[in-house]
Amino acid sequence: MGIPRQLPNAITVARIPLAVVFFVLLLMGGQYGDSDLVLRWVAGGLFVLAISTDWVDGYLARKYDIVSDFGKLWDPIADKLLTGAGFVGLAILGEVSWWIVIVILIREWGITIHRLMVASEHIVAAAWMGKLKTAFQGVALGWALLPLHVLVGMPVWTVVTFVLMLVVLVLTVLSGIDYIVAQARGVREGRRAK
Ligand SMILES: O=P(O)(O)OC[C@H](O)CO
Repeated sequence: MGIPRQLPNAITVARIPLAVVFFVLLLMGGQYGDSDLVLRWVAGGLFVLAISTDWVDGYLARKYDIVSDFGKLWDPIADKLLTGAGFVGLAILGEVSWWIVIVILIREWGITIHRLMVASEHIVAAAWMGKLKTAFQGVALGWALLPLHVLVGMPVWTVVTFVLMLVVLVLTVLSGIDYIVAQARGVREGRRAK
């Protein structure tokens, strides 16, 4: 039995309003959920749910052979809005350094703007390293957004969050360099880059 052709794309687009709701709840919960711990659990849970759909839409599109240019273009954009909301929210709350968030945002939106600019000529699909980076961002943000300090204690939670954010930073920058090298190689060889 098949599925509606638009289902994977609908799941992709649904990440965008989820990102907005999650961002507002995160800020309302306050730093470390000190203003409202329940709101912080809900915000973290919504993020985990939303980022999980990144795997679901891609899986459905491949399984039912309904991969579309719309999906290839909008899936990374929806991811950026969701993870961007997480990084910026944590920086606003003073839980992650702004410099880490700014470097990540420059890479994420630099590649996204390039993707949009060349979209009329060809679609720059996500590379394996970009997918790995997004998956790792999901794990790191899931850890940082859920108020797990109530389970593991504040010192462990903050140290693990810091280490995860540094690993995410390195992976995000490396995956950006990977795209630039692939694009430059494609242009030099006079063929369409991936
Ligand atoms: O690294 P990007 O910008 O291609 O994004 C990758 C996507 O988020 C993978 O789902």
